[in-house]
Amino acid sequence: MAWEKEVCGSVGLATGLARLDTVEAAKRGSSLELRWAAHQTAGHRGRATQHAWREVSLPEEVGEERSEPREVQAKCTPLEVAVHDLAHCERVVRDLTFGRRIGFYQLRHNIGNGNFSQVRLGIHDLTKEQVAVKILDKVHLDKHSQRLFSAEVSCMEKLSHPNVVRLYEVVETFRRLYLVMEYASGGELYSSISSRGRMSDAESRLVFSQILSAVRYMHDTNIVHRDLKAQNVFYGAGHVVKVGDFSFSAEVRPDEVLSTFCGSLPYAAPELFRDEAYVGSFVDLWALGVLLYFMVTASFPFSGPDLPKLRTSVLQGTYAMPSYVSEPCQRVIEGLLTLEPAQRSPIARVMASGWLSGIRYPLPYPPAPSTPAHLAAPAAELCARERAVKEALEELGITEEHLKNHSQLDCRSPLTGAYRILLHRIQKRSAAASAQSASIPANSTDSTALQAQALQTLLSGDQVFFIAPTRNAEFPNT
Ligand SMILES: Nc1ncnc2c1ncn2[C@@H]1O[C@H](COP(=O)(O)OP(=O)(O)OP(=O)(O)O)[C@@H](O)[C@H]1O
Repeated sequence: MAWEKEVCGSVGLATGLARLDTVEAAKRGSSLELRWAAHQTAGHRGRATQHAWREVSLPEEVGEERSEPREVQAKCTPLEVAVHDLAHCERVVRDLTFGRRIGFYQLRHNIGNGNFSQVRLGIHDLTKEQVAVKILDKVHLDKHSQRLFSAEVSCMEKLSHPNVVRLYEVVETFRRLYLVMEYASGGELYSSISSRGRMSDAESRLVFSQILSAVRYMHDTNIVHRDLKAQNVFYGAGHVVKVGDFSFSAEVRPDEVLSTFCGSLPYAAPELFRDEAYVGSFVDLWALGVLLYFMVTASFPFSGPDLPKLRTSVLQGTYAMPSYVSEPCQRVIEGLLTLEPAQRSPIARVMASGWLSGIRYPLPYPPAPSTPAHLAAPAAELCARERAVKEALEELGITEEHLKNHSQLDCRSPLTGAYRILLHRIQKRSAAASAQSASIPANSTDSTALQAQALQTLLSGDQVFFIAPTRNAEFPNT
């Protein structure tokens, strides 16, 4: 039965970890029988492992909740408890069976739906971190969508920035793919504008500067988003925003041309409507122009009752500009909504524009390996941040031995999931500490006050790190 296969995928993943801990994986004759095939076949690991868990006989009688005495449990690490529960705890086994859990993540309520996906709130067993879990049914994925999914994962993995949704782990079962990501709890920018109306000049400066910083970082990392829009910008804490949904993103060389039509019609650049090959970063610039226009007017610059009329409107490139939009902001929009792709204002120019003067831009987090493999080295060989992450992993029960013995430490490993969550926490904390000592610009615009407010929020956990505008004027490589 399909649900049996789902169970075996998820349980296999977690008990794969247990194997490393020399925990007896196959529990014959007890509550749950798992057949361990892949590990007897040399060279079959990772995804193959999950396929090897095909034979699952669900128990007639699943063990009692937490069969171990409390004092035994108390001595166990969070990892040992979680692994034990996956095989023995009635509630956990039921949750696996009925889709309320995947690997080390409890799945809670639905937080959104995409065309081919559902996004649910998840809780990570070991760290208790809240995460967003995007669930895709493989049945709906043709070859093209599979390629897009791979690109989404590989692009997200390369990005580590306070204004970009972070990818923690990928879990795969026979039927589904699960993308475990940072949870942005404040909802979409689109919903906020739809319900509250257009943003003030000050607030849009604060929000747009974070989006700019995120997109500049993506482009510097040779990644194009191709679906920038208000629905794909999420609020974290306070005024912090995160660019998410990398389902159309691609890794490109700087001037590489692309040909797949991607994105949403109101944000689509003229070259897309002309069906031409295009440069991804120029398409992103146009979308940023539409997005800023939407933020400050709560409407779209180009519209039409049907596709041909929208197309004509975009190809003409003319739009009405309400007089309440400040002139410096108007100039930024004009620079971005330029018909000729190569003539659009580069992000560096927008960041240095008069409209954004005084803004301190969030910095990407310092580069860090995307998997915990390097933490198997002795502590003396690690930097302070690496030691901190290693210690945090050890507190959860993930030891040097686990890291050494686990040959497949990619994004599909639960060890990598735990590592990325802890690394992200530590990055946020140290960025918060640095920002505490950084001064807020001394110019007295409204947005300075908003920045200060945002900064306060950030200091309580979700952090944005700003750079001085003087450095930004020359567009240094941050
Ligand atoms: N990291 C996240 N944190 C919080 N909510 C999220 C997160 N990612 C997605 N969501 C919510 O889930 C919804 C669905 O997201 P998803 O990326 O699957 O699809 P979509 O962008 O709406 O549609 P599409 O199928 O066109 O990509 C979003 O609109 C958003 O409300």
